[in-house]
Amino acid sequence: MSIRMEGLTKRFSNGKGIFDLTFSVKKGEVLGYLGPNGAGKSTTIRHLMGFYKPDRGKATIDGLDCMRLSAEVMKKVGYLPGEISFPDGMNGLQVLELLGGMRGMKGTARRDQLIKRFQFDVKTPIRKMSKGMKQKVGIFAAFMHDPAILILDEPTSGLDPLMQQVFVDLVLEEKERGKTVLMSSHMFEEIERTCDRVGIIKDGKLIAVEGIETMKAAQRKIIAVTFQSQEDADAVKRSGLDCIKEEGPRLHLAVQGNYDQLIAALAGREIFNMDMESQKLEDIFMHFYGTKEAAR
Ligand SMILES: Nc1ncnc2c1ncn2[C@@H]1O[C@H](COP(=O)(O)OP(=O)(O)OP(=O)(O)O)[C@@H](O)[C@H]1O
Repeated sequence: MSIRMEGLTKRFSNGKGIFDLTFSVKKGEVLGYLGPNGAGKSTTIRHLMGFYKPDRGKATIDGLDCMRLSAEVMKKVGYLPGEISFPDGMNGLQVLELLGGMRGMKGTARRDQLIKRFQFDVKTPIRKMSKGMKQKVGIFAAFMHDPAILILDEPTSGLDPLMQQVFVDLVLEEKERGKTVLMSSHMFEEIERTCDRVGIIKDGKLIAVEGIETMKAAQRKIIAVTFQSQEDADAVKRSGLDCIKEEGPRLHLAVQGNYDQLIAALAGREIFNMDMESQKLEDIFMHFYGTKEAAR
């Protein structure tokens, strides 16, 4: 059970879209699909679900054309849309029963187990649900029929950190069970914890498909150091470290892997304060693109 795209192209009338996408997700693999807002992630996913007809190229799931054989394809897939809307007059359980019925789903044990795991009160009316609660219903709908393929568009948006963890564990279990997962996300942490590879899309074009280890190696730490004196800050700035921002005696230094140079530069200086943070996903992309493009 694999997902494949070959030269998948769709140009909207405004010139935006996706262009010549070729990549695949193997059975038992979790692929993170990353890119800035408007890059084309949801458009790609909608092609996989057979909602859009490509101008050129094709998308297949388990060898079946996603457009021409969408009904067949849907049977194999669990789909979590980026924007979920449920009928307003129902509660969570009624929605799940409706969707289960449409799928001809037999048995509710798995569904009920998911509901318990995500600590969810399914009797809540949809109109009273928060974004995170609706997201949970979407997750149950995608996973409850135990599909071989999972296509998830920003699955943890709206979930609190505890529930994000529950979701990460669920995806890891599904991977273990040989499921094939394509997951779009803005959150590096969940990508890092679940994905084998990442595909990066920008302006509708695939920029890279890389192993997660390669991405991690590109992640830098930002160390913000406030010195007692401007002289010390200036001296450290001249030491050859990558200073990405300065605010008087406070320097933001980017370090990748090797801390020796940083420690040597800071030794003997009077330091007032020091904070360390991991580089943001967006920044990692930019750094990643930058080094890739520079290497060309
Ligand atoms: N039906 C449509 N008609 C015209 N333009 C569209 C249509 N659907 C999407 N677009 C445009 O195509 C581009 C890609 O949109 P898409 O929703 O796929 O991005 P995305 O990567 O999922 O973004 P986000 O992270 O913000 O959800 C955007 O510029 C969007 O405005």
